[in-house]
This record gives sequence, structure tokens and C-alpha cells, in this order.
Amino acid sequence: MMDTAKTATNPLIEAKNLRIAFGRGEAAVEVVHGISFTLGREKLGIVGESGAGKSTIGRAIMRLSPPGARVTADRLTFKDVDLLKASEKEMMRLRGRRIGLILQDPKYSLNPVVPVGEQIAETWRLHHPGRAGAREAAERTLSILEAVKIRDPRRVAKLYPHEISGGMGQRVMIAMMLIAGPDVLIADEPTSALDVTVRLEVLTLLDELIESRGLGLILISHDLNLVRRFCDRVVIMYAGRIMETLKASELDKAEHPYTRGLLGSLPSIHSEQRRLPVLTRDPAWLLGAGAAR
Ligand SMILES: Nc1ncnc2c1ncn2[C@@H]1O[C@H](COP(=O)(O)OP(=O)(O)OP(=O)(O)O)[C@@H](O)[C@H]1O
Repeated sequence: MMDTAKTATNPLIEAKNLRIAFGRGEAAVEVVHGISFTLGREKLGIVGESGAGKSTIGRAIMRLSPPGARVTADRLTFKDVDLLKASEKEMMRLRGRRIGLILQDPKYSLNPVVPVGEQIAETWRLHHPGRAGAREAAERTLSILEAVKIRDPRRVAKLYPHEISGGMGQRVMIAMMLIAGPDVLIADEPTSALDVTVRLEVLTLLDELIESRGLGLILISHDLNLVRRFCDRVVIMYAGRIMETLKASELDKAEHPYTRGLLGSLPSIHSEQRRLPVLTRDPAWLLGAGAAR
């Protein structure tokens, strides 16, 4: 599948033949098998079952792969920065500042002993060292809390992470990522821990912020239904390979058997007739069916 002109001309992130393996020498196991995709100023979903390699890809882009991981690619870039070759100092500037990461549970990302407002203000100061005034940081914090639609931001800013709900925690995380002024957000199952109503609220907010600020979003999820609703394009992954890349609006027309299987697993009045295919063989056989790399 060809990329749209929007993403092909000026990608924010480009991965070409990205491979990720864990372990060394003969014991090395490749879990991402040479995948390629681009991200423009758009919402790109990466969907697949557990173990497909989605989170591993997100971490490789941030260069936060665990020790023992080997990441290689013909190209892995953020704008003109080579993410495989950039110095650690450059990566520290990129992370948080230009590429924000939102994980499933804000409890693991927030410092439990610091009020949330202070953590957001600290992020602002870290990324704007020349303008480090405490007053400006506090004002920016209140205005970003308002932007993520937190009511009574002055009160909330003083709360500790354990005093806020899961949905509020994700709003705080989004605020903390946005205050740095990034180009790209990577959200890895950002709403999986939330109940349905709050999930929709948080995704709608994320959607509005991405659109109004013209950012690129990679939304990593096992939930095709959610991704098709919020994303412009969808990368369908299975066992470390991209089966197919499609516009979300074209998902219904997908011909690839794996995508059709995933679609079939969505609840419908005919759901008893629609089953996920059981993939017992190497998924390479599926690649013949019109898959993008
Ligand atoms: N640190 C690691 N060491 C060895 N193998 C790993 C490591 N991290 C991930 N893997 C393996 O890489 C593969 C991809 O895992 P990954 O977490 O990226 O999948 P995922 O699609 O994000 O799944 P989930 O939705 O369950 O998070 C899996 O087979 C997993 O066991």
C-alpha cells in the first residue's frame, strides 16, 4: 500500500526495514522482522494481538529498548535525525521535548511523591532552560491543565498522583507531554486501563489536541475498533510483521485475510459466524495477500 502524499513528502518518522532482536549470537530471537512505515502529521494506529511487537517498535523509536535488544534498520529517523546514530545527549533532548510517550498506566510514569502540577512545571523548565522562571512555569502549567480540560486546575495541580483517578492521570500525562511542545506523540495502550466512558473522553481529548496542534500520533493498541475510530491510517501487525497498511476509512474493504479476521472479531449481529483465523504457520504465508512491508 502506498503512503499518502502528505506522509511521503515530509515524514516525521520513517522506519525502513526495521528489525529488532533480543539476545545475542545464536540465542538471539528476532521479534520485529524488517518492517517499514512512515508517520506524517496524522494519526497512525499500530494494531495487533499481544506479542505482535507493537510496544517494542514504540520503544525503539524513543531508543528506550531494554538492554540486550538489537535494533537495526536501513532507516529509522525522526525528521532529519537518525535515531540509530544520534548521541545519547541528542536523544535526551528528543525524548519528551519532540517526541512524547504516553503509556498505559500514568502511575508508573508519574513520581508518587511530587504534586502533579510541580511535575508538569518541572517538565516545562527542563525543556525551556533559558526561560526557567518559576512563575512562567506555574502559569504554563495551569494553562496546559485547562487545555486538557481539567476542572479547577489550581486545586488539581496540588494533588499527588495517588489522589487522582486513572482518567485524570492520563490527562495529566498528556498535559506533561504537550507542555514540551512535541511534534509527535506515541501513545501505547493509553486508555486500556480506563472504563469505557472515560476512555472515550480521553481519546476525544487526544484527538482534538493532535488535530489543533498539527501533531503526529502513533496509537498502539490491540483494539482495532478503537483505532479505526480515531486514526487516519492503520498498520496491521502480526508476529513482528506488517500484514497491511490501510486508511482507516478503507478498513471495511480490506482484502487481507488477517485483517478480515480481525474485523470479523469485532462484535456484530453476525459475530457467531465470524472468527479470527487460527494462525499456526509462519505468518510469512500471509504476506502474499497484498500486504505492505
Ligand atoms: N525485554 C525483552 N526480552 C526478550 N523478549 C522480549 C522483550 N520485550 C519484548 N519481547 C518479546 O518481543 C515480542 C513483542 O513484544 P511486544 O511487547 O512488543 O508486543 P506487543 O504487540 O506490544 O504486545 P502487548 O499488546 O501484549 O504489549 C514478544 O514475543 C515479547 O515476548
